[in-house]
Amino acid sequence: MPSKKALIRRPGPRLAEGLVTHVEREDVDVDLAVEQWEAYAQALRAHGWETVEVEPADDCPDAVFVEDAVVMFRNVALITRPGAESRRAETAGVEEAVARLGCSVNWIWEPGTLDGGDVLKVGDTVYVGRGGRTNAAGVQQLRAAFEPLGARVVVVPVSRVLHLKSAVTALPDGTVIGHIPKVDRPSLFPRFLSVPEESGAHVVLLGGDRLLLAASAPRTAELLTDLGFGVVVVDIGEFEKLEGCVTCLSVRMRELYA
Ligand SMILES: NC(=O)NCCC[C@H](N)C(=O)O
Repeated sequence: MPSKKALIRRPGPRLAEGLVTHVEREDVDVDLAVEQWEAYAQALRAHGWETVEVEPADDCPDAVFVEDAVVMFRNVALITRPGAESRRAETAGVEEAVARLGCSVNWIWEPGTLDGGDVLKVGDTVYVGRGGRTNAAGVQQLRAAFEPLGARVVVVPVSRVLHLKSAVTALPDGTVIGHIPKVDRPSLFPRFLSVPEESGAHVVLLGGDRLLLAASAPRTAELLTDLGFGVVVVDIGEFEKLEGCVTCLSVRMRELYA
């Protein structure tokens, strides 16, 4: 029986100072963000995921975006070296959490940089975005970590959004979805479906045909429902102001041995 654990990390009091790169800064309501985060975690639990909280990192405004600090492949946790220096202190707590869950641990080392948001797994294919946060050395180190485990690493340029997964994610059948104006090279993906909203490109696979999607993408929700998926909607508006999306608030772990 595969494990269904999801790492999450509670937003800290400095959330509103989180980085913004491709959007204008807007005020973030931290109390509302905490409510939204709790509802997000509840949605994971309601669909069979056991949530595991990483120790909060209250000095790190972006720590809630826990996906960026680690990439899982099978039982191996690759601790990242975030492209933004202000985010590097986030990884220590995540490393501790994955080690406690029984993962083998590997690391991205200087001069490599890699954010988990730049890594999209579709079966054994691991797409990695080379963009503002992930550099060539980071891509090489990801290959070295995961190819011996059976991954096929495919590198994809990212220039229009923060991370690869800000541009594209994948449906349960492996079809990659994205909002065309934000995708550098849709032709790199063997099956690609265009969605009508930028935030409609972000889905978390909950299991079976169920998907988690942001409330800011109602037209995409309609499209995916019409295609036969079970769409579960969460409002993550306060995190979207900081370029966060549904994927980046958790790390789903399906192949733990412990
Ligand atoms: N994987 C993600 O999409 N992470 C979002 C990170 C947002 C954060 N404000 C940052 O710029 O690093």
